[in-house]
Amino acid sequence: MELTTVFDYEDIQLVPNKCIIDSRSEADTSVKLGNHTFKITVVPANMQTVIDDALAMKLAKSGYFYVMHRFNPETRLDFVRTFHEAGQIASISVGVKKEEYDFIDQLKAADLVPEYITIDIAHGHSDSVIEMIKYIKTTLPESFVIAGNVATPEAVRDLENAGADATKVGVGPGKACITKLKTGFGTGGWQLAALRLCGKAAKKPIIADGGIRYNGDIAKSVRFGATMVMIGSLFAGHDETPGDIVELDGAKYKTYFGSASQYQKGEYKNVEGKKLLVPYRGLIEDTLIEMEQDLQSSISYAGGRQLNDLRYVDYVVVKNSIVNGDSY
Ligand SMILES: NC(=O)C1=CN([C@@H]2O[C@H](COP(=O)(O)OP(=O)(O)OC[C@H]3O[C@@H](n4cnc5c(N)ncnc54)[C@H](OP(=O)(O)O)[C@@H]3O)[C@@H](O)[C@H]2O)C=CC1
Ligand SMILES: Nc1nc2c(ncn2[C@@H]2O[C@H](COP(=O)(O)O)[C@@H](O)[C@H]2O)c(=O)[nH]1
Repeated sequence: MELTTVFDYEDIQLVPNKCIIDSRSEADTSVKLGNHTFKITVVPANMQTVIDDALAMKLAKSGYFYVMHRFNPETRLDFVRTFHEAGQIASISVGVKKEEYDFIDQLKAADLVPEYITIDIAHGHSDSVIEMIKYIKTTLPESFVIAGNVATPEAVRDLENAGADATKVGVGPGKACITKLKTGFGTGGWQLAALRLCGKAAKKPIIADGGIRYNGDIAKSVRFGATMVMIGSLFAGHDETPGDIVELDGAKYKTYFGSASQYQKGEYKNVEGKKLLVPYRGLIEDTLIEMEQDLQSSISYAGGRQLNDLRYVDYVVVKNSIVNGDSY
């Protein structure tokens, strides 16, 4: 595949349509994924510096979608049980190694069926993911399977054909990501264009993953085909996200590291992620409310009433830069 014209979030602006509502509060930001409807089209990344059990419970109880990370594998069975006992949906992540198949078997044996299972590996267009999709859909057919991460329409089609209920698009656009620099591959710098291509091929929902720097990027993601938008760095700096507050020259920060960083892996092997400080942002609830309000404004500029109305707006390319500020 050869692509000639690409763009990213900062290169695009959406074109307003005549407003048809009297107040932004009339705009409906809710989104359906699988059998459940969530308040907004945003999900915190399934990373260890973004989400833990307590935040997952808070999000679930407040009507937000969440995906728990897979880096405390021994607690996942109890996690699902606890959430179901509390009357909440269970949304977990798995990898593709042998022990993950055993884990799926354990869920089945315990009659614990997570509502959502995300297969979370770097290069999701692979036989290992296709096999895991098929295994989960055979063993736990009621679970909604999100598979990723991928970068191409062909990958979206292959994972959908294997049985994935949704695919996650984004290889390398993340703030803590160095995949582009280490391997030369990915959607870093053209994530929005990749989303557009994948969105055209998809018959099932797409989750845009990585590269969101401003709230307006959420609306742009929806315009280009996303049902849900996964965000790491913008969520990592809150009171409820894991880790301590760090003070530096009078300013407050929290630590954010990549899931393929040496801090996550415990060794420097196949490292494709880095650690950085992100500004401390207070309560996550305030950020979620701001995102909802900004999305309501976006819907009003689209001349619509619902999230889906964003999909039909015109857009312009305001510059053509693929520099996205990545550095070691
Ligand atoms: N969205 C993104 O752009 C990226 C996200 N990540 C995140 O980092 C975490 C770790 O990811 P990952 O390393 O995949 O997970 P794992 O370390 O669990 O690897 C999963 C399996 O896939 C194999 N594998 C991984 N990458 C490749 C590859 N390029 N070619 C062939 N086999 C491969 C691994 O074997 P082996 O280790 O022996 O190769 C392992 O068996 C995940 O949470 C992932 O989402 C990482 C990079 C990019
Ligand atoms: N290439 C890598 N990508 C990673 C790593 N850890 C997580 N991620 C991806 O980033 C997004 C979050 O992006 P952000 O721009 O919102 O911060 C996350 O959901 C993963 O897909 C990593 O180590 N390397």
